[in-house]
Amino acid sequence: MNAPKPALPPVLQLERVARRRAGRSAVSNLSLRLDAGQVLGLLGVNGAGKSTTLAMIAGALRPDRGTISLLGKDFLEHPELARQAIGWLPEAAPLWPELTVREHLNAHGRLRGLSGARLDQARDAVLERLELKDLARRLAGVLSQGQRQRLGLACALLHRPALLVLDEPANALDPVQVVALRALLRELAAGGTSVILSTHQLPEVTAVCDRVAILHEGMLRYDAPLAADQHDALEKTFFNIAMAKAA
Ligand SMILES: Nc1ncnc2c1ncn2[C@@H]1O[C@H](COP(=O)(O)OP(=O)(O)OP(=O)(O)O)[C@@H](O)[C@H]1O
Repeated sequence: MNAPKPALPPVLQLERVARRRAGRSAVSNLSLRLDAGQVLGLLGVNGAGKSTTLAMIAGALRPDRGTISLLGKDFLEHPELARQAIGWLPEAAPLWPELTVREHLNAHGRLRGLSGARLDQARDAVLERLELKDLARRLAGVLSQGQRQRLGLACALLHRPALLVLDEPANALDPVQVVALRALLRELAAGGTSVILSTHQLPEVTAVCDRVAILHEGMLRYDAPLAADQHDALEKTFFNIAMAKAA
């Protein structure tokens, strides 16, 4: 009889993570786990702590307390893991106006250790997948908001990270691109990529996520699997949490 395979470590695990900002608690006592191929939607009203949480996961903000591990390794002790294993799209894609779309992708690829034919292949694949081919030689400074968002996504995806961290990824996308983004995220998840995304759009969550977490006043108030037909139930849960008065 074959010995049972050892369980894989979660792609992402947060344990009792806390962070204060401007002297106030922004996130407290947050524990979350994400396995390979899961798509987790992070919901919450303005100021609930979503962006702070995603910035900590992406390594851009250090937690005051708690641990974050990536593929079973403490992420603060192995910061190089973030570069290899995470693709991050912050709330506003950080772009250099004087670089072209293609130059952005080259720069991101090199930062992630890609070069030569591997870089060319990775760059051309995301240009194609995010419908940016015709814009490859355009300066980022003259892109529309939705085009900037697609370039930000392309930069996050380029090195095929194990974990994609997306802060309101559908922002500024037109309805055609929103549908294309949904298909892209489902396709990545089917290939084993894990995704954590924050959004204010409940339909986005029901369309692409298999789990939902709701933050309120920096605390995790809900974390459960989501079936495809649960839009109304999710809306009810969200409003119950969002409208609750602080205890
Ligand atoms: N750069 C900052 N400096 C100081 N405090 C901040 C900063 N960014 C966020 N905060 C504070 O941290 C808390 C959590 O904010 P955060 O941006 O994480 O919430 P959010 O859920 O992403 O909100 P939104 O939906 O409005 O984007 C809020 O009280 C906010 O005022």
